[in-house]
Amino acid sequence: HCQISGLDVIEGIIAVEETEFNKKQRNTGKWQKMAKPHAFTVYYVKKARNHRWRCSDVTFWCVDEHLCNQWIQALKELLEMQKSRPKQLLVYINPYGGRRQGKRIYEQKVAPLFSLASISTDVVITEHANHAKDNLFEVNINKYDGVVCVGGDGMFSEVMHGLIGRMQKDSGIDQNNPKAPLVQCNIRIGIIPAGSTDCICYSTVGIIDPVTSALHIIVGDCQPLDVSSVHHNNTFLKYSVSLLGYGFYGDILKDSEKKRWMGPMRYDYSGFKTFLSHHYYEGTISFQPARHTLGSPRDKDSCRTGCYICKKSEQQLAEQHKERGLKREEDEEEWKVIKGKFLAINAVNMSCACPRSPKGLSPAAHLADGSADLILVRKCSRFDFLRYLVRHTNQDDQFDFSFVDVYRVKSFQFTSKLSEDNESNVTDIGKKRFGQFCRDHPACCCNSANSTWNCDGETLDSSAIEVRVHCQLMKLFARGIEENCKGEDADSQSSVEQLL
Ligand SMILES: Nc1ncnc2c1ncn2[C@@H]1O[C@H](COP(=O)(O)OP(=O)(O)OP(=O)(O)O)[C@@H](O)[C@H]1O
Ligand SMILES: CCCCCCCCCCCCC/C=C/[C@@H](O)[C@H](CO)NC(C)=O
Ligand SMILES: [Ca+2]
Repeated sequence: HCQISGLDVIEGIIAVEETEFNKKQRNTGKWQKMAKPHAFTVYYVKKARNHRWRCSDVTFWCVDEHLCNQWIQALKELLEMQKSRPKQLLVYINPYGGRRQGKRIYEQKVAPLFSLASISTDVVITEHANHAKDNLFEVNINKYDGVVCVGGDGMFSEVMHGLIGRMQKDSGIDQNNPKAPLVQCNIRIGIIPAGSTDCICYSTVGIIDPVTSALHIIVGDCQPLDVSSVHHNNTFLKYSVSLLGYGFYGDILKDSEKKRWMGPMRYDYSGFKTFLSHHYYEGTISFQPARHTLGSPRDKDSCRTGCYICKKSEQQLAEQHKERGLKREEDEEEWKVIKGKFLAINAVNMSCACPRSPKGLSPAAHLADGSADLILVRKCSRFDFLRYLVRHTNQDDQFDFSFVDVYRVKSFQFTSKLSEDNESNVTDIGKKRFGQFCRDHPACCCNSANSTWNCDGETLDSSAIEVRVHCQLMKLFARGIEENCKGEDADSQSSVEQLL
């Protein structure tokens, strides 16, 4: 009993049930000798290769009915004491995300596990874009221990906007104020991956697998996440947790939106087209370096479960909350200004690892350190840009190029040259009328039109933006990527298996 009451063992248990066994079972093995055997089954998390989790079970038999019931009772009580586990979830399914398998994935792989773990659910199958977001402003949110989204990064973004927006509305915070201290959202979001990129799931769990994600929800994992707010002229545009990309990733997204019918393949098609077009964009980027964090984007170590850099930021955040009312430090801190011609500007709040790019766009970025990595890819040859892109997919250092710079920042602003010119010389009719073309050299790939910002897979309407990272603004049912104890490919035993 002493060992079973150990917290780590209980953490891995999904459910405990009395076992009804049939004649066939009774006639097998040593249990045949038992006059009237009694049994209970423990369902537990089995850790498999590459961060995959599976539900496994083990059945315990004994002749004493009273003893058997005592075990069931004791284990159920211990499970009941796990307060971080959700009991009531609100589930949104996007039936059109990714390969359009969201509904099937949920019904066949996830719902049976939730039911085994005695989790009640209210399920909404979305009928249009923004259905989930709008609904989150209306529901009795206090009834739920968490919200689950079945879909891709876009669906997650919708649910996140609904929850964060609802929190700010309920607390009287004006989201249009870029300097407003936002209220943290304590209702966790679970992601059941059924999209095209599923970068947020991959970067926080380590694998795109609906069963693994469902099990992280069941055991009540909690991973805080940084969120960036994006504003234009004191107007709130969007929140971002993964990629804010201008130039290359913005152009891919814009082109791929017209090809949604292609499913996840649309990104490869538009990626190839955008690579060939090789457009660069002129503009000014100003940023405040993140001096509060311990890490740097060139670190060799990545953010993993229990990351000490994220923990340090959590402590700093708690101290800041205590000192609320004092003038914010960041207003006085220095801004660095860089003008240039960029093929891509990528600001990432997390590594942005996904199956296409297993280490991500910034392998050392942290999930919850209160900073984003700002990657500036300056104008270079097509061949050099290809070398850079190939490094998204292999182990080589993506930042080891003369035309790539990376900074860890807590806020930044961008204005395109085109909008600067238009603002400074609004009466120059010729410039405005012909602004869409490069008049100097039509074949040089420079583009005097603006690119589009890709904000977690959604386009933004404005090219001039103001971005601020909000440390740990929300939480996921996840634990970050676990370090493999026996090397990348080896199975690691769960606490329940070690006990067995
Ligand atoms: N019923 C619906 N009909 C049309 N669009 C929807 C519906 N439900 C949600 N959406 C929208 O679909 C968009 C894309 O969905 P989702 O993120 O699930 O898939 P994806 O774009 O294929 O994957 P990824 O974002 O990972 O690239 C979301 O922005 C969401 O707002
Ligand atoms: C010649 C080889 C080039 C290969 C380059 C592949 C790199 C792919 C990296 C994708 C990173 C995606 C970052 C995540 C972005 C998501 O927010 C968004 C929405 O799902 N997805 C995309 C593709 O914009
Ligand atoms: Ca971060």
